[in-house]
Amino acid sequence: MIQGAKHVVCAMSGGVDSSVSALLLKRRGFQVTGVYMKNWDFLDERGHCSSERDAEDAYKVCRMLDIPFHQVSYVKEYWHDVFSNLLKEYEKGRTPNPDILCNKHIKFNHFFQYAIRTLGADAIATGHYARTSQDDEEVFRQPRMSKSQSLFRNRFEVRNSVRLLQGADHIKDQTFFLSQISQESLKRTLFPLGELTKEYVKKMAAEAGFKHVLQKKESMGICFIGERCFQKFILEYLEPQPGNFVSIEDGKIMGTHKGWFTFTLGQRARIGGQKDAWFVVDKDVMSGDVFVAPTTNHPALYREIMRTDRFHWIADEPPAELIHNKMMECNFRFLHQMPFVPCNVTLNQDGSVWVTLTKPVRALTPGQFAVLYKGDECLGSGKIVRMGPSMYTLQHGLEKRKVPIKPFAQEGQSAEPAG
Ligand SMILES: Nc1ncnc2c1ncn2[C@@H]1O[C@H](COP(=O)(O)OP(=O)(O)OP(=O)(O)O)[C@@H](O)[C@H]1O
Repeated sequence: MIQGAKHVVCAMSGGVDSSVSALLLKRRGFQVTGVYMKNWDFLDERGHCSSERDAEDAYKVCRMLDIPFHQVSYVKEYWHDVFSNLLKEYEKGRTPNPDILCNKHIKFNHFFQYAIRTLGADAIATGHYARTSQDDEEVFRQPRMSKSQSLFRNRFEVRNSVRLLQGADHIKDQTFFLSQISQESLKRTLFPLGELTKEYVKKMAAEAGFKHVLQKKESMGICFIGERCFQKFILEYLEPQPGNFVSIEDGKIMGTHKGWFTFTLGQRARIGGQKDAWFVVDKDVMSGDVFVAPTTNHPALYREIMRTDRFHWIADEPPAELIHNKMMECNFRFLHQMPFVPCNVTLNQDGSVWVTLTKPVRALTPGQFAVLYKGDECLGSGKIVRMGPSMYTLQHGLEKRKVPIKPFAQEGQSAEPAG
């Protein structure tokens, strides 16, 4: 360790990305500590506790790098801040995104506080593919300031916020999942992989002899579900709420289901006795009805307007352009890696926003996050809580008034969680 070197605590999952992050930090001359977080106390689909193996893999890398290793448990915090929230959202008929909430509450809050306060770190690091607007040295010069409490900053306050930028490898970019993290934590975060491609990172891992992490499968989907069937998993936590599948076109009952929360919009619904594929287009939590349509690109799945809850701006406050003009053009996505869709955003008094897309998108889903970008900057996100009418509803209304309708582009995506 170099005398007087800055202390960086690296979140290490036992995977390739965080292992190479720790390696790079060490090479840059930082005093590095590796920390493994246990967030979920459960056996996987094969009855193994995968977190034990991951912790061991992280420990092995720390030993190879000759850096201290700690393990912390956030099982309780994850349950309260992420999982119980997720169950409530499903009960409301929404499809939540636990990965975004895990970053917000666990990694960039509990872990961040532990690293800075308990381990006395100067900064934290993760293996996310993302960048910020400050270089390494600036991270350590950041003054400690508390978050401003009001919606808009006092005009005499110095504006010096750090921006969250997409990773140079746009295919791997993970800013979508970081769109709810606090400015306070971002100011003290290093993303050592921000400028690198996944291929290059794997090559570095091989050169460093991290064979045991390279052999692992990439984590897919929601960490605590693993490869289990989502419907079976969620029914272990929520009481079944039987209801009907109802055709959106003629109101005909097509079959029954065990609960609206086992489906997400855009998903193919397996309806007993039906040979053809049907797709979930809407839900009514009051009646328990799940509305279905006979084609994957049915207009009932396409919408272009949504409202969020109070929007989380990474910079702590809305962009000046939005405050001054009351409207701002930028890019939108609600799924990781979906192509950007240009949009117009307006700000409401309560801090929520309306997002109007320049073209309708398939399977916009309440509970998912509307993430906004300007160039390669991730501005932040807000949870989708209301949606405008579907193209199907609009077509019906316009047909009744005999007004010609615009055609719309068709794409095939749906929110991940209830896959
Ligand atoms: N259980 C964990 N303990 C400590 N840090 C973690 C843990 N899970 C994730 N992280 C941190 O969050 C980063 C992103 O995790 P995520 O699982 O989304 O991506 P990943 O590409 O699979 O990363 P990795 O290859 O490091 O596992 C990791 O690189 C690591 O820094």
